[in-house]
Amino acid sequence: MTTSRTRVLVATAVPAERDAVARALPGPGREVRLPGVSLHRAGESYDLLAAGVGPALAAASVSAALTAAALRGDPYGLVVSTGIAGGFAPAAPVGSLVLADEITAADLGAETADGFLPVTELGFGTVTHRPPESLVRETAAATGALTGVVLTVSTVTGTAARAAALRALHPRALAEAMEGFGVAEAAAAHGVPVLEIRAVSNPLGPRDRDAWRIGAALAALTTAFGKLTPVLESWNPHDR
Ligand SMILES: O=C(O)c1cccc(C(=O)CC[C@H]2O[C@@H](n3cnc4c(=O)[nH]cnc43)[C@H](O)[C@@H]2O)c1
Repeated sequence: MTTSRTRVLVATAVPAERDAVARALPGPGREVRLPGVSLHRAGESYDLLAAGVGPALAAASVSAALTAAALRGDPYGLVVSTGIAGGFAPAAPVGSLVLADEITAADLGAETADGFLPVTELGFGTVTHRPPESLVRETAAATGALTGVVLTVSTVTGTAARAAALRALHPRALAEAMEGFGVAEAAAAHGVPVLEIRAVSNPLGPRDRDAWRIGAALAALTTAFGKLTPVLESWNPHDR
């Protein structure tokens, strides 16, 4: 019997998040330049990509990397969206890890007099992607991450009222970030499963940039990937 390694594409927003993941992986890594994106290759299995801030740029960057790998005949078996996030208090405190069992676009739709309508209710597309259940289960067990909905927004929440409105619309939401849904859309277009795991750097509510604990969140991300890589390497993609 032959076993084939799963190649994993890890997408962060910014280089500082990418480097936090790289610190958990073996070797110095090397840069691989592709049309439109540059990858940090760590070992045989991991390509790390600082894909940019926001769902559109993240989707475009991840799509470029997925297409290049497919054309090379060495496609990825999994895409991981990761980085820091804002957490809904008290469910996801600063310093905690959150893992998405649903990756949901929180503001993709239409505002109406009766409230927000997701694009699906307008007859278009999708607003939620679901990572493989077995991978979510195994990742939560290995990392201790809180599991729930992780929202993707284009505008960072900056008031208590907006945080409350989002939680009212998405009662299982633990956190928000700005790339997961874009990464998941790109992965889905290529038929590749997706995972989203994040470290909470700030509480969601009134904007207070000084309260962001970015260093602690990046350290938590490194620790999480140290525990996550054995799971990714033993996970069977056919066991959804
Ligand atoms: O300034 C730095 O040193 C630094 C280091 C690492 C990351 C950053 C970012 O600003 C990352 C932006 C990225 O983080 C996500 N994020 C974090 N908190 C929130 C939030 O409350 N609401 C939405 N997104 C959040 C998001 O994915 C951004 O792309 C800076």
